Amino acid sequence: MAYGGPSMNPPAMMTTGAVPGSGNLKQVKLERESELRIEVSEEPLRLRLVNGTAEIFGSELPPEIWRTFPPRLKFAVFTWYGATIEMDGVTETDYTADETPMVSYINVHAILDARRRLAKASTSNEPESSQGPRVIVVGPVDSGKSTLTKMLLSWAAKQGWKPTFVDLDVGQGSITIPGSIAATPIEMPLDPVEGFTLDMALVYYYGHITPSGSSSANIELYKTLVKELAQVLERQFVGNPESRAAGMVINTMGWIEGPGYELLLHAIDTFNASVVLVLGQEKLFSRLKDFLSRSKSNVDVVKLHKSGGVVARAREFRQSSRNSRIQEYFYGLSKELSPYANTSSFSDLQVFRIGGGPQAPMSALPIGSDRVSNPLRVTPVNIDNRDLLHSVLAVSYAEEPDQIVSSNVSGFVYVTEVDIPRKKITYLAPSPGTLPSKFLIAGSLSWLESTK
Ligand SMILES: Nc1ncnc2c1ncn2[C@@H]1O[C@H](COP(=O)(O)OP(=O)(O)OP(=O)(O)O)[C@@H](O)[C@H]1O
Repeated sequence: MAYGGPSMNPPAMMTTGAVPGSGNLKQVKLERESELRIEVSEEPLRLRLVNGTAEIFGSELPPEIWRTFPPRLKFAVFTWYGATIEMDGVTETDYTADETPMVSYINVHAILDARRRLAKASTSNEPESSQGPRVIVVGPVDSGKSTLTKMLLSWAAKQGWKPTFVDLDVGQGSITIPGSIAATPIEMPLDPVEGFTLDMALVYYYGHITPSGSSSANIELYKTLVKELAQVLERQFVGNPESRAAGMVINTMGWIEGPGYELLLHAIDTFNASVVLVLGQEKLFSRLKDFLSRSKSNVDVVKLHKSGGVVARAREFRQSSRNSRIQEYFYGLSKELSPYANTSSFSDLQVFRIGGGPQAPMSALPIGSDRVSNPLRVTPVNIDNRDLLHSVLAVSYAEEPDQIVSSNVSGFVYVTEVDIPRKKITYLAPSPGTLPSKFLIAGSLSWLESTK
């Protein structure tokens, strides 16, 4: 059982008709195969389906029930057959669009669905034939990868499949917090507002928000964690024909040049992807198609249009979304939960960092020692100073320090105080009591609670 965040108990976000509104009611009639694109302002927005049928990123809206959408959320309400939507509140933007790539997306879903059925019906002993589609979604930043991933998962879950969602995007951390990669089975269409249930999630902590480009980033570690995650899923599939047939949908980072491209190839190879969906970039599509047709004949590379509704997000917005994800982990979506403040003696915990090598100049090192840093080296961190203040640390499942790189994590803590004279460290944790392990992993991820 994972030591997950409070989003394990999502708040009741649904409210019925009799809730006082803002006085800004607006009805929008949507024709078939069109969508209402909304950017929520700084104030929450209430919305309901008045008639017809509609969905938000693959998850159907229940009729007549008001839902509250948090500030700054960007989403679309799409209808296949026509609908009337009612909004209550002032939006940043809202407009209707009848040109969307949704038909091509649902066609992809239909093909995946057929493959899942074939895999389920397979009586062959060949592991290949009982394996459902392994889909990886790739494309530049802000091309709609996460959104397409959500739709494919929700449509599959609606039909009773339990596909595995794999999130390799350390910048966003949609399953848990940024800096981690994770996988979780999807049993129900995804709620457009609430987070994922964490109790089934398999999480690895990388500790940084990019695999390269910053002084702390560590490509080798990222690749190692991707491999560990893939291997564990592979083992789980062996004993679980249902999830094997449902397959997986993998979301990736928007980094597609240079080492970013190599990491995409690495992920395709490591997860044995059978379908690569390329969103919004011709060049990436031809590059992958050429390469994969030569090296892996059984991979389908499919080009898909980016939706005109995808909103490009500025750097500051991404930073503030990351902070919100961390806050949500500890405090819940609408600050309805209180994390537990625990205090431990320095001697009860051991904090490690992964990567890095000798910092001293070559001349100061013993003869024969290696100047090159070891990206997978696990080094103890001295707690006896205030360096860890405001850090987010992962609680490792490792039983020994040398297992830290290959172990998944049970959850996260946030360091709120380091008391050097008393040798005590105080941290917030999502659950009370002692931590499931005394081994904690530090990265470069920190959070200033005041930014919430
Ligand atoms: N059709 C749409 N209408 C309105 N908003 C949309 C639509 N599609 C996507 N969005 C919004 O646009 C933003 C970017 O989309 P998304 O997160 O899917 O892109 P991405 O390619 O995964 O981004 P990143 O590169 O950061 O991983 C999100 O806030 C998403 O909710």
